Amino acid sequence: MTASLDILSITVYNDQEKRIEPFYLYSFRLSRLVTEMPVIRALTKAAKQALLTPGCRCRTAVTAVRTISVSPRQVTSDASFHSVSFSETDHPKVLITGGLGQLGVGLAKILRKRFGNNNVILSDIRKPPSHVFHSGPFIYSDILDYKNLREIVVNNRITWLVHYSAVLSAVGEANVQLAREVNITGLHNILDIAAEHGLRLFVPSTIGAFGPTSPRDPTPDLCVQRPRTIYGVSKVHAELMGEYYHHRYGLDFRCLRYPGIISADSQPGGGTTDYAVAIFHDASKNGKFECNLKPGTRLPMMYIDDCLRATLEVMEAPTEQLRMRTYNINAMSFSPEELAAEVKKQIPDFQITYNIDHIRQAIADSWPMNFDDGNARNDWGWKHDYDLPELVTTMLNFIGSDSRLAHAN
Ligand SMILES: NC(=O)C1=CN([C@@H]2O[C@H](COP(=O)(O)OP(=O)(O)OC[C@H]3O[C@@H](n4cnc5c(N)ncnc54)[C@H](O)[C@@H]3O)[C@@H](O)[C@H]2O)C=CC1
Ligand SMILES: CC(=O)[C@H](N)C(=O)O
Repeated sequence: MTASLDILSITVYNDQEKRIEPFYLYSFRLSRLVTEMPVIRALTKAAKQALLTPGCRCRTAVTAVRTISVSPRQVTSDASFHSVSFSETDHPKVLITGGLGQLGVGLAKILRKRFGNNNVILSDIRKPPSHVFHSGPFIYSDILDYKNLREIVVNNRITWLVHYSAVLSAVGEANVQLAREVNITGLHNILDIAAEHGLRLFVPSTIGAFGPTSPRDPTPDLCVQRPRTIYGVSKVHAELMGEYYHHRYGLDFRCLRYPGIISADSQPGGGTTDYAVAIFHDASKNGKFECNLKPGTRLPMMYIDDCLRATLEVMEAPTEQLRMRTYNINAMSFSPEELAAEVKKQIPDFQITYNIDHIRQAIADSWPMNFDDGNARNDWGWKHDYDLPELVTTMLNFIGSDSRLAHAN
């Protein structure tokens, strides 16, 4: 018998036969009910201990309830979803939204290596370049189209969702409406679909989720968050909404606050830290760079390989290791002048000049200077590999060792 996804409900009744608290858990196909009975019995026992006060003559009832299509949009106020996936042992089926940006293609590469090419679907609203299109499954997906997104998740039996779609800091300040739509309304669609289908959901946050009244050096996981950009406000909203859906509906929400990410083979999407990518291309190409931030503007930064590995590691971390659902991750902090000095070690005649972008400068001045990521290191073993010297060597080698040699002579 192949049943569709069913909710197995464990409901507790007190001695007046009044229902105390529905305790739901997503099950699996009923055809596997027999093999999973020991788990069900353990969960029922846990439910009794969790919900029943000692000496109470309450009883529990376990019933299989077929879902039609329960979404938090329609869920009754007293429901609580605690999805327990019994298919953990199988490979996840991953959907990456906003996958054609600076980070998505690289993430797809490492996830496909880990889980198999056809288990990772890249999506975006833009046309993929041919090498991306031919490297694995790609699908058009606009996160503002709730119905289409839901169909993609159902038709492809998605179990993990990595939500990369966003409008970044500087672009967002130039188009607040668009940033609000994509970063907030789009996120709501993602949360509802993830909760409805019991997905494991990763949503990245950012150093931009902090503001001028946050401690800046270092910035801990938990502190005042009053960002002054629509990007930062929308990311704090994502953190809070993701954690609410986790506690209210049992959504397996995981979130990392990324520093400025630096990559050689992909372009940034219009943020405040973009200078730290452009400098390498300009240094390699013509030995000079015009920087749009002040020389002493220090920001937390990270090489893309560390970022994507952290994302996979936190997604694979056993739930019991996650004392929190939103973590800072850190690798290094540097200013433009410190970065230029490191580049000069490899390209001695490299010259940096400054032409300040006052919008980006104001944003950078409100952001953390240093990130405290002690919780990520303690809870799930986070450790970065790339510090500033390794970053510069890797970036310059990747972008063009030949042009580096030409400048050095
Ligand atoms: N790159 C970085 O330095 C950092 C990135 N992050 C976060 O990581 C995620 C990925 O970042 P990047 O790849 O750098 O972003 P990006 O700006 O390079 O790419 C974002 C992608 O979202 C897509 N998108 C826009 N509107 C969409 C819609 N309605 N539906 C579907 N897709 C849509 C765009 O086409 C684009 O390909 C974002 O959420 C960002 O906030 C956080 C901190 C640092
Ligand atoms: C740090 C980020 O979130 C992004 N690179 C931006 O500068 O907007």
